Amino acid sequence: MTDTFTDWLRARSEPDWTATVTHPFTEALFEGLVPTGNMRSYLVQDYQFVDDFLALLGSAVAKADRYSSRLVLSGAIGVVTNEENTYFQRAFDALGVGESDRVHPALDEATLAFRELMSDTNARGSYPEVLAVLTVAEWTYLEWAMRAPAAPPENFVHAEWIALHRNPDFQRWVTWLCGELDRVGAELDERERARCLRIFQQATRCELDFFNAHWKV
Ligand SMILES: Cc1ncc(CN)c(N)n1
Repeated sequence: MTDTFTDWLRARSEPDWTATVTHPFTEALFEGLVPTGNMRSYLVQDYQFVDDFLALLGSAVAKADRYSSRLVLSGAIGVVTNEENTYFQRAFDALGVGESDRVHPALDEATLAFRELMSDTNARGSYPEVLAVLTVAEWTYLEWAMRAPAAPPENFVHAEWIALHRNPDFQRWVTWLCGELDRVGAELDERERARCLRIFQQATRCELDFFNAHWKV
């Protein structure tokens, strides 16, 4: 096999993968044309996604098979809890999001499904399975963000959301995640690889549904 494990997982997650990374929500974001109500609902739901995502990063730290991996994963926790959290707070201020929508909004079906996948994987998944969910979440975001034109939209709520997912540190993090999943994937037997694939496909579908939920035309 010449393909890496992650290439294999991604190829078998089509057409949802391409539909996610070329989603009209992202195309509108590049132009600063996501309507305020859609951007608001997307970010409010995404903040809830980030809560379980952070727990899943913690699960990866606990389940990793070596200290050097724990160090990289802990660095990603630092980004989510600092730069990304600060962005959410400033965006919520700009969009007039009140306390209850920041802390316990009513959750969309797409958010609930994604949170369930993350908390199940956290509770019962192996390290490769946890990495599969993290990799989908970060790799799809890098891929759509890399399609953005050089000129950012004016509004910081749009511009910084793109910048958070297309900077060199984020690229290095995603490259590391893919390499890490390739490394541990090489040790898996056929059944374990099939389980990773199912989770990778589910996570890709969750990403697509998440964008769709905020792009009802
Ligand atoms: C739904 C979703 N997926 C991925 C990411 C990138 N961490 C995100 N913020 N939100």
